[in-house]
Amino acid sequence: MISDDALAVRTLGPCRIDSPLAALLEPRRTTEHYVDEDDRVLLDDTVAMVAAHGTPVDKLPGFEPAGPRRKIYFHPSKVRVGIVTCGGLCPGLNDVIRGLVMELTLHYGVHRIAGFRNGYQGFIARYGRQVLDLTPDMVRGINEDGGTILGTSRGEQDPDEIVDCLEQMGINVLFVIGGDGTMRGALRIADTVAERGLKISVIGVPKTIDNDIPYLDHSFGFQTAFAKAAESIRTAHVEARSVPGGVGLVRLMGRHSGFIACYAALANTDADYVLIPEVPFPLDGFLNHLADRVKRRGHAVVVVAEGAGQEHLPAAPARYDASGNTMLRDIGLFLRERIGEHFAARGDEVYLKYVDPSYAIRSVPANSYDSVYCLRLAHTAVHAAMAGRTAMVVGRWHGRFVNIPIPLAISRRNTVDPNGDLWLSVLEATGQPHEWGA
Ligand SMILES: Nc1ncnc2c1ncn2[C@@H]1O[C@H](COP(=O)(O)OP(=O)(O)OP(=O)(O)O)[C@@H](O)[C@H]1O
Ligand SMILES: O=P(O)(O)OC[C@H]1O[C@](O)(CO)[C@@H](O)[C@@H]1O
Ligand SMILES: [Mg+2]
Repeated sequence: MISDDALAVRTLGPCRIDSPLAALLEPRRTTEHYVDEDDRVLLDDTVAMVAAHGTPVDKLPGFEPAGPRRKIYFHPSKVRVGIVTCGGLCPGLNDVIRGLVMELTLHYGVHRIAGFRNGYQGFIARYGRQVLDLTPDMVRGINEDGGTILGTSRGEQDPDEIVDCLEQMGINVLFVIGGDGTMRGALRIADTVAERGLKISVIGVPKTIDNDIPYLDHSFGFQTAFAKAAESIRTAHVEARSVPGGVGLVRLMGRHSGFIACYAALANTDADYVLIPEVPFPLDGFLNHLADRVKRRGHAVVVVAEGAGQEHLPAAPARYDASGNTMLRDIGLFLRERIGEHFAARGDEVYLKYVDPSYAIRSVPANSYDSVYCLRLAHTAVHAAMAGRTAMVVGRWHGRFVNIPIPLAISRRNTVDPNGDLWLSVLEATGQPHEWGA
């Protein structure tokens, strides 16, 4: 059960300034397509889940709705804003940067926007990263390119040094675009700001192609990434079905969550097996099943998420990246080897075609759907910041834009539920066993 405290968004203080967007809000009070600022977006959305709380409707847990407020905290002409992108690349980073700059400038009249280069390094003097002045001219058309015009980095930086930099530059609002690690860093920045008694709003826009941040319908960039990944599955399928004993093996990103593998596999239903970190599989059971299928049907396509089946790889000392994330060993190459050996031991013919799109699924520009989503998240983030919200991320939950406290957004990881309807769809579409034989 999530408490009201855990759902409460921190604020810097009362909103006393008339918002330049106030006039747009009046007709929206009564439509079902807009959630008023005094309302809440329910956390739960089934009758059984709601009933399980056993509380009156107005006591049900809910998120603060996102969107413009009638009164705001910051005076637009006095505000100086910072934007930073951290962690791995993700389609749509440039769309978010562009959306933030356009909304701040054109709708709130904020004209001082600093782009910090290469993630949290951008705040630390010894890296010598130049700060960019972001203007509408500067961000025009950047959404047509993948990556981020600000650059990114991994590796921890001292929150005190970051806040020193924010203070020295007179930054009042910091937009942080990144994954779970980035949001942990953002929370430390917001806490350091609070300890020093400063009034700096820290607002996150969560990005992850892995879709592993909870309390979001999905993260931006995810749809573009899995659409790109689906092309690799199509390639593997065309190759595999063209030769006798064809096996197409596709390795996809997804460290701890198999969403990319599941959605890419469902996009064209060419996959016969989807292996994800959340659903362990016995190696021999899988290899036997695969060999039997290829014998019976002539070919097969296997999609494996990078975090799947790590327990089958030979033991090796753990390795970590600069941010402390475990560096996984390559399950794709391992399976390629083992499939070859297994078929050979059975005397079965096999032509294995290995496809690893790797970074190609995340370095591309956002598709139109993600571009729209990024723009709307950017608008939402600006509204929250101008209303003095802090230590929160923006997201969409059950179709509604909401403000989510960072501690909640990093409290757990979003993973594919082996008992949920997504995995059921994968089982239905692939026909792979729900329980493997020995
Ligand atoms: N617990 C933490 N406290 C403070 N900063 C952190 C923490 N974890 C990560 N960071 C910082 O956040 C930045 C990005 O983290 P990380 O490399 O883990 O990527 P991420 O944001 O999780 O994105 P992704 O996982 O999608 O690549 C790095 O500078 C990292 O040092
Ligand atoms: O090589 P890098 O930049 O560390 O990123 C790899 C990781 O990034 C992710 O795409 C998450 O952003 C993971 O799926 C993957 O393991
Ligand atoms: Mg991460």
